[in-house]
Amino acid sequence: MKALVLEDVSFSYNGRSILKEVSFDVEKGEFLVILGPNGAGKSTLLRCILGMLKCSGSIDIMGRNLKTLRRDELARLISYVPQRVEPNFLRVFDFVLLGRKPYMSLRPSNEDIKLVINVLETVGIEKLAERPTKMLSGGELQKVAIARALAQETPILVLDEPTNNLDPKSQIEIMRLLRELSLAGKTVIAVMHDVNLALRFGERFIFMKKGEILGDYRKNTIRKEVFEKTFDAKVELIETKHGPLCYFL
Ligand SMILES: Nc1ncnc2c1ncn2[C@@H]1O[C@H](COP(=O)(O)OP(=O)(O)OP(=O)(O)O)[C@@H](O)[C@H]1O
Repeated sequence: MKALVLEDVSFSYNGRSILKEVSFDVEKGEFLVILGPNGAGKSTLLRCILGMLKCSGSIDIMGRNLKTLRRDELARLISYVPQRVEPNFLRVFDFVLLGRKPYMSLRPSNEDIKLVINVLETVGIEKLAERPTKMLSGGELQKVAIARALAQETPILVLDEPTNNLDPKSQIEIMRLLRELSLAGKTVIAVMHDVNLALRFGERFIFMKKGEILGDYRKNTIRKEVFEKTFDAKVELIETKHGPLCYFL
């Protein structure tokens, strides 16, 4: 069974076509990065996969058709880290605990509490546990959002620009974590703008432009032409021991 299957997914905003018959599938445990210029439709595609926008075509998630899934069922299959997370008065621990909502009755169980402690440690933010989310830096808040998604314990994790707001060391930590999660069997799908961070840690790359897929590559098959076509720029691709490095000229 595939983690995700999209067939002819199309979406329009007020008659303006944003996604045009997008089809691809994702294996379990894959680390897929979606690349493309501003306005290509990347976030819209994620929102369709998450059932937040009603598109035409079909989307299967872990073998179930999206249209047949109840909200709570979907929340146990797919978790989401949005581009921007609104901080609030909740302390980090309780904010992350919200990720357990699809499993909780009225109050959290000891298992829920243990899991949250674990997740905070995995993401390296256990020291922030008592801090209100309103009192965090952008990067800290991003890590908290990732922790909340991990607490949701879903087979698929979707992230919209997960390294935004993070300093270089935190960027590497998060990307390493995402890679480890995918190696452990979680399907990770991330929209990213930092091409080189994506190339270093991602495994498969889908290039999007004007609502269409221009290319779908594994790391070792990637060519500079697809970057040039996608981003309308001259590019030099350099092989390094960490994989290809892309210079925009
Ligand atoms: N609520 C909306 N109503 C109308 N048009 C929208 C809406 N949201 C997005 N769009 C348009 O849809 C197109 C695709 O937007 P989307 O956010 O999916 O692109 P993106 O590839 O994620 O871009 P970015 O890299 O800038 O985040 C854009 O032209 C955008 O202006």
